[in-house]
Amino acid sequence: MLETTFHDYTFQSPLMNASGVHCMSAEQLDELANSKAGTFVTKSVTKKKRQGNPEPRYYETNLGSINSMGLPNLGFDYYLDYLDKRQKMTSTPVFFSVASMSMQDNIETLKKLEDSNFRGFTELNLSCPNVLGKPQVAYDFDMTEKILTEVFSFFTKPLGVKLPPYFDIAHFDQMATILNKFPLTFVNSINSVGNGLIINPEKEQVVIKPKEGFGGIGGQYIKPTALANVRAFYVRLNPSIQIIGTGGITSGLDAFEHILCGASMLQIGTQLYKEGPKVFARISDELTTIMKTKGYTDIQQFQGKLKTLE
Ligand SMILES: O=C(O)c1[nH]c(=O)[nH]c(=O)c1I
Repeated sequence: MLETTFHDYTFQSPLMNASGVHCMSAEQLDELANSKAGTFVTKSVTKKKRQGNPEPRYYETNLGSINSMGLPNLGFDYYLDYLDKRQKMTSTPVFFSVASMSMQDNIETLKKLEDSNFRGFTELNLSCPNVLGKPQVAYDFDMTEKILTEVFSFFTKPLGVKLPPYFDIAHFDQMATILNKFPLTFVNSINSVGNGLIINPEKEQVVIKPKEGFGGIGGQYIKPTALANVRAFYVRLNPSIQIIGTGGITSGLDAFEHILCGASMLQIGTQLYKEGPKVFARISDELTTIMKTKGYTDIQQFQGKLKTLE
């Protein structure tokens, strides 16, 4: 019922975590692997372990979340070792998220991944909004094209990019033109909406410590922007480049909407943070019920089939 074919593999469910949520440690990744999620993605890794930004650096409201984690992670080798062990146990491919502190780090990490026996999907994060002094790479079109040219000069494993939200049709056009030049397996839209601000009016204060309270926004706040980005890239990209829909998925209905816009896989961040891994069973059940009510027996029957008003 919920099977989805992604590149050369058919996952039992399109649901997975969004990088950064419940995926820092081996224990957390094991919990995802033992949940109803179809697969998982690691926290974005850097060459060396990083502490990240000072706390509090994450805060929830009933409509979503704000975070300025600052790319904390246990370092590339930790995750490669974990995935090495896991690959010996199961054949379900997983996602390895690679962030960059610099172009050089990027290339070095990807070269190690290419030479390793990792056989899952690589998610190149071009959209971290919270590393001080670092602009989001994917808002620099020339830099994005430069990085992808370099990456695909040596990387042969299935790779996709994690993009920030765009808000201008011209930017969808420009970005899709660049992405269509490369043998990408997928595009993941969207990352958090960068540099929002959530305030505590009683205390007349911001709610997170880093960056004077500025951070990436997730949850219900961002679903309309996420759906637009999923749809915009779905209609512009070569059909060989599949879309992962991320942003604002809190229910089976939200999941249904992302698939209608063209998503093949669905990542859940804020709602997973709030609810824990049991969120995957709930959303799977809700999505299955919606499909049955509408007479669909599999995802492909309505995937990308969003209608416009004639
Ligand atoms: O602050 C983070 O660690 C972070 N936070 C986000 O919301 N998206 C990202 O890609 C990252 I690397």
